[in-house]
Amino acid sequence: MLQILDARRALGDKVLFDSLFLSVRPGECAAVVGPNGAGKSTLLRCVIGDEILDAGTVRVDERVPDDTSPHFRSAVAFDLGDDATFFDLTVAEHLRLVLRLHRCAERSATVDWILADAGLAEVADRYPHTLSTGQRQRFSLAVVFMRSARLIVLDEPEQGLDVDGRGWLIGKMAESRAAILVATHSAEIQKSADIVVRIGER
Ligand SMILES: Nc1ncnc2c1ncn2[C@@H]1O[C@H](COP(=O)(O)OP(=O)(O)OP(=O)(O)O)[C@@H](O)[C@H]1O
Repeated sequence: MLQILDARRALGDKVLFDSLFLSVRPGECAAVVGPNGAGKSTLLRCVIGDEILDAGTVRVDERVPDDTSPHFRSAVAFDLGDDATFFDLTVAEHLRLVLRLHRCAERSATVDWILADAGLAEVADRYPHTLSTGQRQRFSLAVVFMRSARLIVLDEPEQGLDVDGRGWLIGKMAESRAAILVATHSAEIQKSADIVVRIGER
């Protein structure tokens, strides 16, 4: 589903990654790990078509990432921490909107189910900007997992989550049929991944 072939990205003299190969099939999870500033988020941005490699190729469903392509946008769900929400829509209304606009996974066919699953039932009628950090993170992740995306890209999804939230996240990743690429500092997520890619480590 996701293929990265001989990828290289440098910033000036600093090589973030080079000769990087990765293949992630549906139902598999690849964790990208490494120290702060190593280039994990940069790699993720190259995968979602937000940034371009200096060398090598990324293929999603055999195609070059193109964030202007309807096929690419429906195939890929990502949360890179950008937190884009409508100021005047509640949590439940956001979920209803996504349910209408995207083909969504069978089990998450109702807003009530998604809210309960994500532990957000109590804040269904609140606006996203009024949520706590962890609640916002659960909300962002719920929006990603409710879709039937073929590729899921997550940047440090563990941020702000409590123990239950991290357990919920790992469960969602494990049951997903998508290929998952996740940049993380969490040992739990790294442990649960099928593939671990290390960048910036000697
Ligand atoms: N907009 C930018 N302009 C210039 N340099 C940038 C920009 N964004 C990131 N960088 C630099 O690119 C390098 C890689 O950053 P990146 O965010 O990919 O690292 P990371 O591995 O995700 O780090 P962290 O674990 O801290 O999130 C860092 O040296 C960073 O300072």
